[in-house]
Amino acid sequence: MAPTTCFNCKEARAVVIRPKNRHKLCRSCFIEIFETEVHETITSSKLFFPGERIAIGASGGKDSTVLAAVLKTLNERYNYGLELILLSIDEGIRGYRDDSLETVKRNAVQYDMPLTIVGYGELYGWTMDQVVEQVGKKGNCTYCGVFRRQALDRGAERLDIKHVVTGHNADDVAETVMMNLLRGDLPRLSRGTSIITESGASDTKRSKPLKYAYEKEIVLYAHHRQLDYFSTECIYSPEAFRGSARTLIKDLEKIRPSSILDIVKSGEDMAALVPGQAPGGKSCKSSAPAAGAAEEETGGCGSQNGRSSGGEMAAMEQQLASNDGAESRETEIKMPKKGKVSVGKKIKTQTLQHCERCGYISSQPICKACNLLDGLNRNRPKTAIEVGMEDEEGSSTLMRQMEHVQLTNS
Ligand SMILES: Nc1ncnc2c1ncn2[C@@H]1O[C@H](COP(=O)(O)OP(=O)(O)OP(=O)(O)O)[C@@H](O)[C@H]1O
Repeated sequence: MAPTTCFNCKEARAVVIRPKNRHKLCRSCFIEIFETEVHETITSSKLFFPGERIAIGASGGKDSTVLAAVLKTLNERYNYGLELILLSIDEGIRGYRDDSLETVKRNAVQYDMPLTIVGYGELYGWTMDQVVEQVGKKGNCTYCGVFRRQALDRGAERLDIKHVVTGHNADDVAETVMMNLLRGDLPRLSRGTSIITESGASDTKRSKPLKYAYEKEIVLYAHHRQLDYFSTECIYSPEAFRGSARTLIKDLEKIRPSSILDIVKSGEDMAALVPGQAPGGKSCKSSAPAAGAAEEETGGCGSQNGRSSGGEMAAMEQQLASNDGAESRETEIKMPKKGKVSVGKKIKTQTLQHCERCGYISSQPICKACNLLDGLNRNRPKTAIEVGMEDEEGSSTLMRQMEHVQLTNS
C-alpha cells in the first residue's frame, strides 16, 4: 500500500493523526502546527512583553524540556525579544534529581540558555533524601511540593526575574480541575485553571504556555524533534488523589476523546465564578496563594505524574521508538476546540499576608514551609501542619497512553 500523504503539505508521508480533526500530518507539519498553537496561546493570552526576562522551571522532564525548546524557537521566529533562563530546583534526591539535572545542564548548552540551580539543602537545611529518612515515603510529597513552590520563587528572586513559566499541560490542568471539583474548592480550581497566576503581594507571576497542549502531543513533539529529556520517575513517587482524578479523566476520554480540553474549558468557566478572575482563565490574581494551593497551581516535581501508575511514559516512548521503523504506523492525538466562558456569583476567598518567619506569602501567620520545617527540626514531622490532600498532589503529569493507529491508504 502506498503511504498516506500529509494533509497539510500534500507531499511528505503522514506519520501522525490528530484526533482533533483526523488530519494526517507529516513530521515537519506536525512540529510546525504544534509550535503555532503554542504561539497562539502566548499571543492570545498576552503572556510576554518584549525585553521580558523569563525563568523556565526546568526539571529535565519532557514538559519543561519541550517548553524550553518551543520558547527558544518561537522567541527567534517571532522576535518576542525574551531573555530565557533555565531555573532548576534540586530537591536533593539522589538517583533521580541529580540525574535529571544533568539533562538540564545539557539542555542549557543545547539551547544556549543560562542555568541557575537552587537546592532544598541550601534553602531549608533539608534535602528530600533527609526528609524521607525522617518522615518516610508516605506524605513526603507534601514537603517536596511546598518547598518547591517557594524555591522557584526564591530562585526567580535571586535572578531578579518576575515571570516563571512551567511546563504544565492540558492534562495537568484537567486533573487539577477535576480534583478541585471533587473537593468543592472553587478558588483553588480557579487558580489552577488560570494560564497566568499572580499574587497580590509578590511581583513574580507564573504562567503555563503549554496549558492547551495535550501531553500526548508534547511527547510526540519531543520525539520528533529528538529532544534530550529525562524520563525516569521519582524514587519517592506515590500514588494519591491526583492519580484517581487522572484515572477518571482517562476513563472519560475513552468515551469522549475531547474530555481533557472540555474539562479545562469547564474549569475556566467555573473560574469566572470566582471574584477577580479574568474570563477565559487568562489571569488569576489570587488573594490567597497558600503554599499548598499555589504549589498545586504551579505543579510539582515532574515525578508523581502517573509514571507510578503503570509506566505509561516508558511504554509510550518505546512505542514511538519502534514506530520509527514502522512505515505503516501513526499516532493519533486530539485537541478539542475552546468554548465560551460564563460569569457567575462571587465566593469568599482567603486573606493574604506574609509569613512572620521567612516573609513568604501565606494565608497564615507562619507559612506552610516554615511549619513543615518546624516539624522536621523538632523531629515531630506529623504534627507540622494541617496540609490537606491537595498538598500531597503538588505536581502532576502522567503520561497518557498514546493511541497508535494503523494508517490505511486514503
Ligand atoms: N525540580 C524542578 N525544577 C524546576 N522546575 C520544576 C521542577 N519540578 C517541576 N518543575 C516545573 O513544574 C512543571 C510541572 O511539574 P510536574 O511535576 O507536573 O512535572 P512534569 O509535568 O513531568 O514536567 P516535566 O516533564 O517538565 O518534568 C514542570 O514542567 C516544570 O516546569
